[in-house]
Amino acid sequence: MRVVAKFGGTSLGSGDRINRAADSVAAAVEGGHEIAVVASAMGSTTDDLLDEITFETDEEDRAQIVSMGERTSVRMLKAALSARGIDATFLEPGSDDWPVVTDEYGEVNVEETKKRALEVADEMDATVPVITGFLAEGPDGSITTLGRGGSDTTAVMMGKYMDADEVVIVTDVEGVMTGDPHVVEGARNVGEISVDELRNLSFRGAEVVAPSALSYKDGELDVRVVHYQHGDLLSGGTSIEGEFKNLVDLRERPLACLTVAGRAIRNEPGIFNHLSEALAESDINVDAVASGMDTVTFYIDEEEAERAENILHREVIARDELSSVTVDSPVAVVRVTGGELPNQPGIISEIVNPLTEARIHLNDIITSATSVALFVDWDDREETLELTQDLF
Ligand SMILES: Nc1ncnc2c1ncn2[C@@H]1O[C@H](COP(=O)(O)OP(=O)(O)O)[C@@H](O)[C@H]1O
Ligand SMILES: N[C@@H](CC(=O)OP(=O)(O)O)C(=O)O
Repeated sequence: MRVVAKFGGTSLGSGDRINRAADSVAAAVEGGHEIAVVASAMGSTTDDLLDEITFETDEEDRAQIVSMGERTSVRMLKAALSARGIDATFLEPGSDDWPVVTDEYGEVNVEETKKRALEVADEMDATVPVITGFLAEGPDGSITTLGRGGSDTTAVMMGKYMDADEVVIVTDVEGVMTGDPHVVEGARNVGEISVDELRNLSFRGAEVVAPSALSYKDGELDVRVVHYQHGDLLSGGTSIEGEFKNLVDLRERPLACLTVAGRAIRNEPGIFNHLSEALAESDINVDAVASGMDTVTFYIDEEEAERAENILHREVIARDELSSVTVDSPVAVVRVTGGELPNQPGIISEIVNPLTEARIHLNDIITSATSVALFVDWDDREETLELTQDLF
């Protein structure tokens, strides 16, 4: 099996941990597997280096300074592997066979990186490449970075471009957990999670895998997260399932939009719960929810509109703080997911401007970390879909 193993800062935080990392790589090599290692900076080295830059620097000098974290790690790991009789070579920007290159805009040069990654992979039957994560080489030979948490990106990108069977992200937790185990009690390993779920979580703070890394996950490549204490790189942890997709999708059936208004309901605990519980008890599925200052809007299948209106009306009658319920239908929803939506200043206006120019009225827009849902009149659905598809 061909495997890319990424060791995060936490799993390289000390000499002892580097020994453990080297033991696990050596065991996999001795098991007959081709292993490429991607190493992050030891512990909090990147933060520490950045904190100490207390003077004016340009991007190039900054990248040179922070690169020392990863460049130290690969030397440590290479030496620890050599001490175990494993043939290993460290690669950093500037090395002859360095694989990750960026173009003049700082974007990964896919064609060149793929070519070089395959060249590195060709040597893996004889040597273990130990690659600096996070770093890239610009067109002029300068060092650039892939952004914070970028070692995960290096690892999944290398896995994809090296035609690896699996990428293993080694960190200080058992895998992707039900919550941050350093904060919540009783967190459990989720076992499996889809790329889309994990991208949403990681864009909203779960650092366990950097979100940009998941854009490189395709259906062929297995990605797993394991604890550094586990020892065996080839089993356990959490599997990340599925493939990263760009999708612009029109819901086939019309929705109804039910809005409940009330007085200062934003200050009233439990209102949302009462309303959604009433719908759930009658088996009505809520497709989306939006809230305004003193309104809650439920989007449900249009076929259920009359039933839902009566259910919500009973709640309005029963609760003083609620004033009235109203229905608007038929409504269409076009959803944009995946893509490079997050971290793109101006992306919402890029999506909305063509609709404004086409005089399409937006009933609602609901966003998450990795998706945008556009609610428009049913008659505007095809044009909304086409205008949105044109952007991606
Ligand atoms: N749902 C979650 N599951 C697992 N870890 C999580 C989750 N949410 C946040 N984390 C945090 O992610 C950390 C691992 O990410 P990070 O510190 O970047 O590791 P590494 O140094 O290995 O790259 C864990 O120590 C944990 O505190
Ligand atoms: N060392 C870099 C890249 C990285 O991915 O780190 P880690 O794998 O430790 O999160 C950073 O801190 O941003």
